[in-house]
Amino acid sequence: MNKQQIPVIVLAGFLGSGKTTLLNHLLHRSGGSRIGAIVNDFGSIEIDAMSVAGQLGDSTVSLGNGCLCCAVDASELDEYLERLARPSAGIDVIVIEASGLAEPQELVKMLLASENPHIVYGGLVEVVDAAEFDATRERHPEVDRHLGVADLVVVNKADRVPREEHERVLGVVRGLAGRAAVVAASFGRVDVELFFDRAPVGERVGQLSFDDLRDEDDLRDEGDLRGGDDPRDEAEPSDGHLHSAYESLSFVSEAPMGPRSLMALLDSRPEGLYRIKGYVDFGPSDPANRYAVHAVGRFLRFYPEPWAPGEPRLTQLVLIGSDIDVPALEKELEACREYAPQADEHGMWGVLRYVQEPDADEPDGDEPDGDELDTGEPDAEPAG
Ligand SMILES: Nc1nc2c(ncn2[C@@H]2O[C@H](COP(=O)(O)OP(=O)(O)OP(=O)(O)O)[C@@H](O)[C@H]2O)c(=O)[nH]1
Repeated sequence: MNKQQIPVIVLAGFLGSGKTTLLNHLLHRSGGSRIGAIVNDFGSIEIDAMSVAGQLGDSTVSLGNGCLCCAVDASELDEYLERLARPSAGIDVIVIEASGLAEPQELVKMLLASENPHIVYGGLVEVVDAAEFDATRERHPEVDRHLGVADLVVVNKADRVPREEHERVLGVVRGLAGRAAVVAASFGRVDVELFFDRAPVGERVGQLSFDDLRDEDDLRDEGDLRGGDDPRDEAEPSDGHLHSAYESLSFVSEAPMGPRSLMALLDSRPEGLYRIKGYVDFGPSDPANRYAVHAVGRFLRFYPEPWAPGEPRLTQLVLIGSDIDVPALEKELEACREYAPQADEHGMWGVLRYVQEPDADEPDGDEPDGDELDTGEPDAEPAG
């Protein structure tokens, strides 16, 4: 391998599986290595890019609004790769965080086809949410195919399921992942060496080549990969990509959100609304903090974090789901805006029930032992 060539790793995995969390772990643990990150958000507000550590310095770029895998022309990606791979940028490895609905093979193909002499495809990492694995596979059988083309699979959220259940999921993933290494993790805390000191492409056992991918595609086109009579075919999006069955809503509000009305909306969110992420301003109810919010399936968490000085007080949310009524949701969110000048402290209880104690749920907290089942449902009502 040309010493100048920078490995480009694709970090993929279904909505909310923990890709940004893992990327942040890599950025924190990168030691002397400099990571260039390309973050591809599905929604038009680039929440993922905003939550990447050291965000948007010259080593992090954001490619928003739409899945990279469907870019008609890959020139924007090429441009970013070119910028990050310039020797003057001093970058050792580039990680592309795919959107949670991307088709990883398409991204890999783009990289393998790239004529940029400074980069080399460095492998596909798939992140799996152990707690949502069965349900996601049921809805999206193509997840099996994604795992089959990975080089490394991280079975994340070990803390959210009992140990035996995590072992079972690991076993199923190993069966599907064929040539890939499969590792367990909580909060994406994997051994960074798995990403950086990988063997050169030519020597890598199991690294997929462009031809392998083309062969897989040919098979898929012939309907051989998953027999043609599968009843699940009816539910499949027309181009076979996950994201064609999904819609997203991006919501921005300068007016604060009322905690009670927002919680009423979130607590009764429709089944199809699988992923919510962003930041909420509760105005006078907590003037010091913005609340990062994450919903993945039925799991919901708020993470209060102090507003940065001078930061505009905005609520910015991206909601992603299938079979959701986007205009109705938008109206409901608009109705949560609250103009009352006084705090609604009791109203905040509903929010605080979804704020985890730092030690229990924080990446920097103690390593969870894997026996504690975190259902995502709130704990006891706070006293007060
Ligand atoms: N309990 C638990 N929560 C986790 C773990 N990893 C990530 N999370 C939480 O899961 C939510 C989604 O994590 P992200 O890292 O944003 O997931 P993502 O794959 O980047 O999401 P998309 O880009 O929307 O597909 C956040 O609330 C994370 O804090 C984990 O191992 N355990």
